[in-house]
Amino acid sequence: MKKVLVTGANGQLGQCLQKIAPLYKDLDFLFQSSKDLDITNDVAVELLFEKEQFNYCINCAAYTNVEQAEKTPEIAFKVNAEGVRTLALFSKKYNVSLIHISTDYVFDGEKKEPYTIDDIPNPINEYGKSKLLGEKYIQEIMENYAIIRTSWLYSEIGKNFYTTILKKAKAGENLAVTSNQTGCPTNANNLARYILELIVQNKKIVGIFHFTDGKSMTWYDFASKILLENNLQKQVKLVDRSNYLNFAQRPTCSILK
Ligand SMILES: NC(=O)C1=CN([C@@H]2O[C@H](COP(=O)(O)OP(=O)(O)OC[C@H]3O[C@@H](n4cnc5c(N)ncnc54)[C@H](OP(=O)(O)O)[C@@H]3O)[C@@H](O)[C@H]2O)C=CC1
Ligand SMILES: Cc1cn([C@H]2C[C@H](O)[C@@H](COP(=O)(O)OP(=O)(O)O[C@H]3O[C@@H](C)C(=O)[C@@H](O)[C@H]3O)O2)c(=O)[nH]c1=O
Repeated sequence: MKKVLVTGANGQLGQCLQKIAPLYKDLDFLFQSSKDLDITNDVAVELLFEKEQFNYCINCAAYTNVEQAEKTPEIAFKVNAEGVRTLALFSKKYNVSLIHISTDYVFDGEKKEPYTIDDIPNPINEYGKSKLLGEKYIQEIMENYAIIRTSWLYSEIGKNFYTTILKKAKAGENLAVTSNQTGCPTNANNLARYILELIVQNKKIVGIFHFTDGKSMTWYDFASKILLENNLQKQVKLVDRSNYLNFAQRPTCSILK
């Protein structure tokens, strides 16, 4: 039986993992929310790692508010960089394979083609910078790690672009959405399955991986798709708002391959 710790377990991806966990009878999960385990608390992390002797840690804990990270970057760096460093240090000490999730926002979006794992990151916002530093710490400290970069995660759970658009549309609000950014929406349920399959299939947990649902589009296209799939396209007016006001800059094109 492999013992698997999931941090940030009450977030979107964490809850998707919790949903499918019963299908994986050979994995013994411990799901820890931010209240159960704060990854920035090194004493608590070490105590748990020493006690439980995990085989794997899937790190779903992160600070994901891209707009707020611009205003209070120190909070983003504390979780996405220093918290990740703590997990890497104790994963190494207790021989745990670390599966960490990162983002398309580590890239600047200037490349005209999809980004591969060989492309050099150059984040343009604080969230992306904090996530990149987390990646760097893992690479410096560990050998048994997988950094899985994904993009535009959505699901029926929590606050994400999909649930925001659906909520606005159901409330009868007209929508103004930017077509100035292109990326690959990725269903968090698919990512959850991909991660657990890496473990049960005994895949080599080493290096950087890119995982998306494979179809690129703009946020505007994605909003249209959401309306169409939920049969709301006739009730709600959707307009292209390329100058949608944001605090944080986002990559123009961050397709991952
Ligand atoms: N959402 C997206 O579009 C994308 C996400 N990613 C990455 O995927 C991963 C999962 O994202 P997602 O599930 O969507 O994010 P969520 O924001 O839904 O979940 C993150 C979870 O981390 C928890 N958390 C925050 N700080 C700490 C801490 N110090 N210790 C422990 N837990 C903490 C949060 O708890 P609380 O709510 O209590 O603060 C929350 O439950 C993240 O690494 C993210 O960077 C990558 C690409 C796209
Ligand atoms: C809700 C909304 C957003 N937008 C714009 C704002 C922004 O440029 C873009 C996306 O909006 P959001 O703020 O929901 O998405 P954002 O927080 O930028 O999403 C990112 O989250 C982090 C965690 C990641 O790692 C990324 O992969 C990506 O998914 O769409 C509109 O134009 N109209 C709208 O009604």
